[in-house]
Amino acid sequence: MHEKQTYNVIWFRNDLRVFDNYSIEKARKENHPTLAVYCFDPRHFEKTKFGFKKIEKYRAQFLIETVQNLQKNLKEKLNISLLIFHDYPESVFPKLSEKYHFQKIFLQKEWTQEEAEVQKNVHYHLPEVEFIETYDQFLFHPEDIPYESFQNIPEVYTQFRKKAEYHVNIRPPANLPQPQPKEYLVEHTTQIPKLKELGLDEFEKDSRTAFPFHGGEEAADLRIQHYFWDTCQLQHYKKTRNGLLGPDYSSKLSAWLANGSISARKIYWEVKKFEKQVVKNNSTYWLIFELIWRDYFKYISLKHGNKIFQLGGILNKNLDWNQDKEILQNWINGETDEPFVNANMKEIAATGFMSNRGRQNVNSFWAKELKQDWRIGAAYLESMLVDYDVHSNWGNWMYNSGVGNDPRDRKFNIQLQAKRYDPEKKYLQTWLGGQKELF
Ligand SMILES: Cc1cc2nc3c(=O)[nH]c(=O)nc-3n(C[C@H](O)[C@H](O)[C@H](O)COP(=O)(O)OP(=O)(O)OC[C@H]3O[C@@H](n4cnc5c(N)ncnc54)[C@H](O)[C@@H]3O)c2cc1C
Repeated sequence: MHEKQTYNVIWFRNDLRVFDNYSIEKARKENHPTLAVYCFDPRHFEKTKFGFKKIEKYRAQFLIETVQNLQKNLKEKLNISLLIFHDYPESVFPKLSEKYHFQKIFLQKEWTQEEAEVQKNVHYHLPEVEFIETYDQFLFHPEDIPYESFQNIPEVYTQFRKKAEYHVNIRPPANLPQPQPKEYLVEHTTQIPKLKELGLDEFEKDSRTAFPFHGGEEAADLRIQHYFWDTCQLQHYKKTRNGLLGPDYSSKLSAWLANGSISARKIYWEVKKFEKQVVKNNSTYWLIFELIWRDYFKYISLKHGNKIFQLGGILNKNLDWNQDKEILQNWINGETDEPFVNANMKEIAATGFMSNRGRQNVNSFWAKELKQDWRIGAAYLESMLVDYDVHSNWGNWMYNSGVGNDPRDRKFNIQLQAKRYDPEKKYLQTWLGGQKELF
C-alpha cells in the first residue's frame, strides 16, 4: 500500500464562490494541497413534516448552475478540484478519507440545528481532523459588532442598525490567493446530479418571471454589471423597490447571496464605488439598509436558536393557530378570496420568485387573516423560493405573523396594498389574466 496524500479540504455549503471567500484564503495559506467538496444532501430533496420538499426545482436548478460555475472557477483560477456528490456528508467524508489523509477541513460556520448536526456527525467519523470554521456570510462581521454576546442583540431592527452602522467598519474582501501547483488537481469522476436524479421535474422558464437569471458567481457579477453600471438602476432603487413586475425593480441579488455565490461585503464595496463614480443618494444607501436587514435576521437566529422554527416564535406567544388542508391548497393554488394574494401565489408557483411586497402580503394573509399555522406557510416558501435563506425566511415569517421582531404587530390590508402597489392592475393582469372576473 502506498502512502495517502495529505490534503486540506474546503467543504462548501452556503459559500459557493471563489472571490472573497475566507475559507479559501485560509486553506491556501497552509502548506498542504487543497481539494474541495460539495454534497447535494439527499435530505434536502425529501419532504419534511409539513409536506414539502426542502428544495424544489427552481432552487435546485439554480444550485446546479452555481456548483457548475464554482467547479470551473476553482479549477481555472486556483487549480483546486471540486468533488461533487449526491450523498450524505457523513458518508462522503469517511469514504474520501480512505483515499486521502485529511489534516484540516475549512468551512463557513453555520449554526442552525440541522447543519450543525450533520457537521458534528462528520467530525465524529473524522476525529483527528481539525475543523476551521469562519463566519463568512455577514456584512457586519460578528467579531466587529458592538455587542458582547449575541444575547444582547436588540429585538428592534432600528436599534441594531444604528449602533452597528456607527461602530462597525465593513471588512475588505478576502484576497483571491495564488493558484496552487497544477499537480495538486485530483483525478475524479464525480458528477453534478441532474434535476431528475434529485427527484425533481425539468422545466422551462416562465416568460413572465421577474427572475430570469442563472446561478453562479459569474452570473452574479453580470447582474451587478447590469443593475449598477450598465443601467444605473441602483440610483432609483428606493423608488422602485416595491415593484412587482420585471427584473429591474429591485437588485435581485438575493438568490446569489443566499447560497453565497456573492458576498454581502462585495456588494457593499461595489455600492461604495458606485457612490464615488456615479451618484450617492438615498437609493444607494437603501440597498445597504436592506443588506443590514439580512444580517439582522442572522443575528436574531444566532440569539434565539431553534425558537425561530417554533410556533410561538421568539416571543413564545400562544396564539390561536389552525391547520386546514383545504385552506392550504387554496392558498398554494392562488384560489383565495384575495386576487392580490392569488396573483403572488401563482407567480411563486410558476417561477420560484416573489417580490418582497408580495411575500409580506401572502404571509400576513395566511397567518393573520386565515389564522393558519405560520410555519406551514414558511415551509412552503422554503421549498419554492429560488433565494431561500433560513434566517431571512423564518425571520421574516415570524415578523409578519406576530411572533417575531415587529414591535407594532401590523396586519396588511390586502386590498389597499393592491391598490397602492398595482394601481393599474398590471400585476393582476399578468398572473390572473385569463380570469378577469376574479379581480
Ligand atoms: C415572508 C418573507 C419571506 C422571505 N424569505 C426570504 C428568503 O428566504 N431569502 C431572502 O433572501 N429573503 C427573503 N425575504 C426578504 C426579501 O423579500 C427578499 O430578500 C427580496 O425580495 C429579494 O429580492 P431582491 O434581491 O431584489 O431584494 P432587494 O430589494 O434588492 O434587496 C437587496 C438585498 O437585501 C436583502 N433583503 C431585502 N429585504 C430583506 C428582508 N426583508 N429581510 C432580509 N433581507 C432582505 C436581500 O439579501 C436582498 O437581496 C423574505 C421576506 C418575506 C416578507
